[in-house]
Amino acid sequence: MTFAKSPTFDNSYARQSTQFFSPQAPTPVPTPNLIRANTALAEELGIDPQWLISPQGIATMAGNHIPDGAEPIATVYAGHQFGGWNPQLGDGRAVLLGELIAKNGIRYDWQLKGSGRTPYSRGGDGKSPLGPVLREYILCEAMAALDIPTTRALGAVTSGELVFRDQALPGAVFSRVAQSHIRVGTMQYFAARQDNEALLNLSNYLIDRHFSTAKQANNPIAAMLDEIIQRQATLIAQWQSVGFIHGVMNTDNMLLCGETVDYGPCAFMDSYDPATVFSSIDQNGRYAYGNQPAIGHWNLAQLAQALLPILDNSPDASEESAVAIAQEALNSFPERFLIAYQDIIKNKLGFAEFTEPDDALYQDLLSIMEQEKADFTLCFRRLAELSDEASCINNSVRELFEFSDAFTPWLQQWRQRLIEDEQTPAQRQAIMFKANPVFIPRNHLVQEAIAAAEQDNDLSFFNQLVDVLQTPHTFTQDKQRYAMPAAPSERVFQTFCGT
Ligand SMILES: Nc1ncnc2c1ncn2[C@@H]1O[C@H](COP(=O)(O)OP(=O)(O)OP(=O)(O)O)[C@@H](O)[C@H]1O
Ligand SMILES: [Mg+2]
Repeated sequence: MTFAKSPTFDNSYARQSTQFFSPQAPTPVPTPNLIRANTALAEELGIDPQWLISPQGIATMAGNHIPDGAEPIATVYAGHQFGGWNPQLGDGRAVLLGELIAKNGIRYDWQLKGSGRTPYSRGGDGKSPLGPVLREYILCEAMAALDIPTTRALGAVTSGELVFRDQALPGAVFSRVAQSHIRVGTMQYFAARQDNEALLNLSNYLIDRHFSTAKQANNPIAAMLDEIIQRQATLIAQWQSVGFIHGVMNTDNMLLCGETVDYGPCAFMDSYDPATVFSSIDQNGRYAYGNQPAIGHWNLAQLAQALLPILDNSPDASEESAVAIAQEALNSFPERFLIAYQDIIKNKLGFAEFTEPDDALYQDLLSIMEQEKADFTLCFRRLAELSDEASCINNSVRELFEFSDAFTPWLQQWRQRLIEDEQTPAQRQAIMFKANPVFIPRNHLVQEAIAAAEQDNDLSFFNQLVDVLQTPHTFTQDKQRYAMPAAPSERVFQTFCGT
């Protein structure tokens, strides 16, 4: 008989200066029960999937067992929240259990979220209700399937205890995996304390862990800033391209490794409207869909500001020279975003190249979509079908979405543009399908999964939804329900951050 083997940890962050974190064990919970385990991800991480679903694996995900080699810590950070500065934050309801080296050689954090109070909990209880845990699981795995850099779900468990918000809710603990959880706000924390040594140590740690190319540069920290800007520009372009609205782009929710994190009040846009906001706490629309690139830029400016004291490593460095380096890097963001975005848009529209007049064509499409309140996802998907209609006759979304007459002149222009394009219809459609997913985690489906779990203890819809979202580009008629926009009675207008 072979026994499932517990994972091997190697905790590089816990070996850094104790200024970066507080040792903190998770708080055990009464009766953990497995919600779902991501055995495919476990394999990639070198975790024995049998161990993950064993009583010991489940107890680990609940915070009731600390495997050998794990060194749980809560990390410190600060951040701008809705533009306002908060000098003291940190993992208030999470602990970093430890780090694993995956089969691809990359180091990953395994964090428990909702695992009890820490020194950074402020007034909070350190817990998470079941709903937000399910939401984070669904959303981050959907993003991974869309090939968008993201933190991942390794698993989730119910805790067997109630969490008190405006009502008593079942509690849960989420096992999150990230290339690291170091945030813009982590750097800001040390900058605000004028601790240049900590800033330097943290930067060197980041360069070693995530930015091997920057390490070779003459000025590795400036090169790191540049690479962070590039990753965020690409990431936000990807968000925009699928209608993802993060909802709480505070600087403490922006990871320096470039993965999407904190799926609190996030949502995917249904009908196209750049002013779309879902988050109940985003009263002024600061984090609306259309504002995300500008907010990303603003957050990166806060990062550059934090790095100023260590940004110029030349012998004649001065405040002015550091500002000049920061400014140059920051000024590149809009252009980098645009390049990344147009690179995706050309695929969404089916063009081999994005040429200058394509921008006006694309803007026209968005205007008609806005005016027609067209479903963002299905509109692009149907366009992909039209690029080679005969090929998808049996598995078409046309019963769910068809272009109204208002689109006719635009479609003519688009077809005209395709004549100049050298791709074959089959090539083009394959690329368009990949850029225009049919299944996104629609809000009403996410809510339905949460309601069934909360009210009837029924996880079947949650599990089906997670499964369907793993292949977001392949439509079959039997999955229609998952592709459909909400009926008027099902529409979700607000999401809550679920703290
Ligand atoms: N119930 C809670 N108890 C204690 N601290 C909390 C609680 N909810 C949120 N916090 C803390 O408040 C801050 C802002 O919360 P936010 O919703 O951005 O993060 P989060 O969803 O808890 O965590 P993450 O960003 O790691 O996904 C974080 O520092 C978080 O740890
Ligand atoms: Mg957060």
